[in-house]
Amino acid sequence: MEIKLEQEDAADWVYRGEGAANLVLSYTGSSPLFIGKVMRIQKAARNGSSHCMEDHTVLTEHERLLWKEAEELVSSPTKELAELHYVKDVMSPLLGPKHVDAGMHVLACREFLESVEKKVICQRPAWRVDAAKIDVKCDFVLLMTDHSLFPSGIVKVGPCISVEIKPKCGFLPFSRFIAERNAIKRSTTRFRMHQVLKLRQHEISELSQYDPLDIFSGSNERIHKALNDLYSTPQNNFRVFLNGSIIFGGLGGGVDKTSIVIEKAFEGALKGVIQADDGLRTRSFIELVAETVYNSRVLDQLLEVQKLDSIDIEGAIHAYYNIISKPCMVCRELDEARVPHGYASLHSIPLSESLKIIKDYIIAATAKDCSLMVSFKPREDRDFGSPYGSVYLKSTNQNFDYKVNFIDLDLKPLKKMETYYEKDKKILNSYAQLAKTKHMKGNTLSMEVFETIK
Ligand SMILES: O=P(O)(O)O[C@@H]1[C@@H](OP(=O)(O)O)[C@H](OP(=O)(O)O)[C@H](O)[C@H](OP(=O)(O)O)[C@H]1OP(=O)(O)O
Ligand SMILES: Nc1ncnc2c1ncn2[C@@H]1O[C@H](COP(=O)(O)OP(=O)(O)OP(=O)(O)O)[C@@H](O)[C@H]1O
Ligand SMILES: [Zn+2]
Repeated sequence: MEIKLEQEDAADWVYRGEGAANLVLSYTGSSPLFIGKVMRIQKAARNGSSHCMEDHTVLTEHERLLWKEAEELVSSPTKELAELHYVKDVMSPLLGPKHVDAGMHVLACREFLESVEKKVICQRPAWRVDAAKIDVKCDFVLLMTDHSLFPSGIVKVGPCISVEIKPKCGFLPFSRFIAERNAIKRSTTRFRMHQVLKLRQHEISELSQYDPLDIFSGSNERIHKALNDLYSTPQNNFRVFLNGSIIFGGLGGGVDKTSIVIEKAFEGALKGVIQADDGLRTRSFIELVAETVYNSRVLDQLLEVQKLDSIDIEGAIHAYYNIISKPCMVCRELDEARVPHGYASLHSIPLSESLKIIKDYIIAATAKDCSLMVSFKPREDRDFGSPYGSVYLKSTNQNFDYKVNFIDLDLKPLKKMETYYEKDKKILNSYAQLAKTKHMKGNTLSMEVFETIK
């Protein structure tokens, strides 16, 4: 029997969080169909553009060409099914199926979506409310495993603590197509340069101390540093949930800096999970997460997928114009400005090569934007044959089961290639302006300059 969510079902769903494109709810009711699930609902931008295609158009002609090897994706009758197949058939094999749940679609009536919209509005960050609302024209929602919990079965499960990390791009581009004037890209991560633009645009009030290169480094020490930095300046890159409720970080948005009040509250919330004295629990918890990231090596796989972006947007954009069979705007601009460049060769490669470049670029874009959920529960002595990984926390002499899942593996539209190119320029320009102001120590901005650019 097909399930359809009706207006009265809205009472059982509560706000869990949101990103730019989706709003996520968790289940509080008693139906076995939904226990342990979250619901992901597409949003529509208030300025008219919609993440949920109004006409539910499937892929564009060029996208069908791009994904032709993924047969089910290309032959999907709806955009929603295409998205599902993208996660299942493209991303999951690359990241490891045990870490990926594509979810399933469930029908939802308009009244259900309208009730949810009303119910959650006061919990949503104001800037997210201004930007977008639930797309009530969508007639479905995505039901997924709630990765902040462990499946409960018959035996009652103890406390579950889970960490959400949005690690962003973890490597420095090495492409020969990066223009000399943009050489800074080879030594400073996009994340760190983007911070400056975000600060200028008042999207953040404080620069993050986090550097993605640390968490992806494979070095125990640097992973610890990354976790400490994420803890100090979490933004939208770090959150912690206890039994599915947030205990650290911002729901639907971010927290720029961890205050003493937040620290105290978090230390208190960890009681009952981390068996350490007052004042020592946070440190032990960070140790637990860092050890798990280090031992599981799960980020190695993610990094490999991110590195499918091998020629950088400065190279890939030319392949994009080859695919859409339009004159290359980038080459035209450079030619008009009489800037010598070596991009002509990219316009004489076979179409198959252009398709491969763009396909890989888009897969990498998903991998650079996804998040990781790492969940822990204290390990029972009798847990033989547990399906989970196991980690020992030395400072408290505790054993934990852990599982790792990737979330937000959305397919980026092909037409976003132009946006990627423009954003890259914008990030570089804003960073370059600062570099000129002599406030750089090596590649790092001095603290005083943070104040001046706010
Ligand atoms: O370009 P970026 O790196 O700012 O990434 C965008 C994210 O920004 P942030 O992680 O805060 O820097 C942005 O996240 P926020 O809205 O800032 O939380 C989205 O994830 C966006 O993806 P989409 O438009 O929803 O498909 C992301 O866009 P994509 O570049 O992944 O398409
Ligand atoms: N399967 C899940 N289990 C538990 N929590 C989840 C799950 N999926 C999403 N969430 C929570 O909901 C939030 C928003 O979800 P998600 O990142 O998928 O939204 P989005 O709009 O696609 O994000 P983005 O801005 O990156 O495009 C996440 O940050 C996470 O806290
Ligand atoms: Zn070109």
